[in-house]
Amino acid sequence: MAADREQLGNKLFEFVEINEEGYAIFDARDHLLYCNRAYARILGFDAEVLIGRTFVDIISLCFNSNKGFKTDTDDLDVLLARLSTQWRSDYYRLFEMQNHENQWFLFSEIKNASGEILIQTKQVTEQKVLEQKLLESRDNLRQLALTDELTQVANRRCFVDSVEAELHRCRRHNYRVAYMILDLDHFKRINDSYGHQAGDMVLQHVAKLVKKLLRNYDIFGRIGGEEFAVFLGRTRVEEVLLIAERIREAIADTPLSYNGDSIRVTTSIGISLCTSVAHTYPDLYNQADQALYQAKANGRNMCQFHQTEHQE
Ligand SMILES: Nc1nc2c(ncn2[C@@H]2O[C@H](COP(=O)(O)OP(=O)(O)OP(=O)(O)O)[C@@H](O)[C@H]2O)c(=O)[nH]1
Repeated sequence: MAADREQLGNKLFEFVEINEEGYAIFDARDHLLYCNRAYARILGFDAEVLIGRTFVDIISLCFNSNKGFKTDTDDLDVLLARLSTQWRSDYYRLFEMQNHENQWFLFSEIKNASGEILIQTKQVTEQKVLEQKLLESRDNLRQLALTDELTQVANRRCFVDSVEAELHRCRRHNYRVAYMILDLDHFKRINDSYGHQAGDMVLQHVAKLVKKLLRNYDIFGRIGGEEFAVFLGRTRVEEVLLIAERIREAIADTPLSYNGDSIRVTTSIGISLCTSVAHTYPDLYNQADQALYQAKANGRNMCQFHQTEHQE
């Protein structure tokens, strides 16, 4: 029976030696007792170089020779401190690592009653690449669902969600907020005179112009056919007027070159400026829309505040 066990042990060892997956054993004082060739190869060294060294030694050797596993820190002490909280933290651990050859490995770490540790690795590069592709396509889909296809700015749904969230934040500080609706003037004439494709290009052109004039934290989106909207959190009347006027002027003064023609377009801007505490998204929209109606009635190509709110 004893002989059988020994034979079996030898057989097992032979298989471990030639296995493509890595095997390593650390003693209770963290010295590497044994590793097969596959394990050593994953770390970028020969087994003879690694056997006998401590866990910390091996990590340091790999780190200093830019071999072994990738890490997000360039400070060895930070890395060792981090690993010391994980290493031996449980009887059984599973984790994934990527080496400098861009191969991914699933590690299992098993601790026995004497404190010895067996490490096994399994190559999971293919699964990992697939997983990353899936995550990328999920992000792309999410992005597509939030972006207006024609102008590549936020679509209505994304815009409204972002404004609702920002409005909620502004309410906590009782900030004044501004909401503007930009509606292109006589846009139908552009489609009628130059064709729908030209109209599309004008919309793209306008979106680009407006985007350039806004700050990163302003919220901008296309909320309808030829209608865009801007939300400014924590703002003052002079600032809103300045931004709105800049947008109006930029659009009026920057024609689009199209097939040898120069297409000019203007925009009317309706503005709601009010306290975030007392107003909801529909309030802001309705006030800006009423102001827009006045701007159109008063001759277009102008910025118009919602009357009552301006005096608030
Ligand atoms: N090219 C193009 N045209 C669009 C798009 N969405 C809406 N439109 C057009 O925009 C025009 C809007 O026309 P109206 O609502 O009558 O307004 P307007 O001609 O801009 O006139 P005012 O707003 O009163 O100044 C319509 O002709 C729509 O077909 C789009 O994605 N592309």
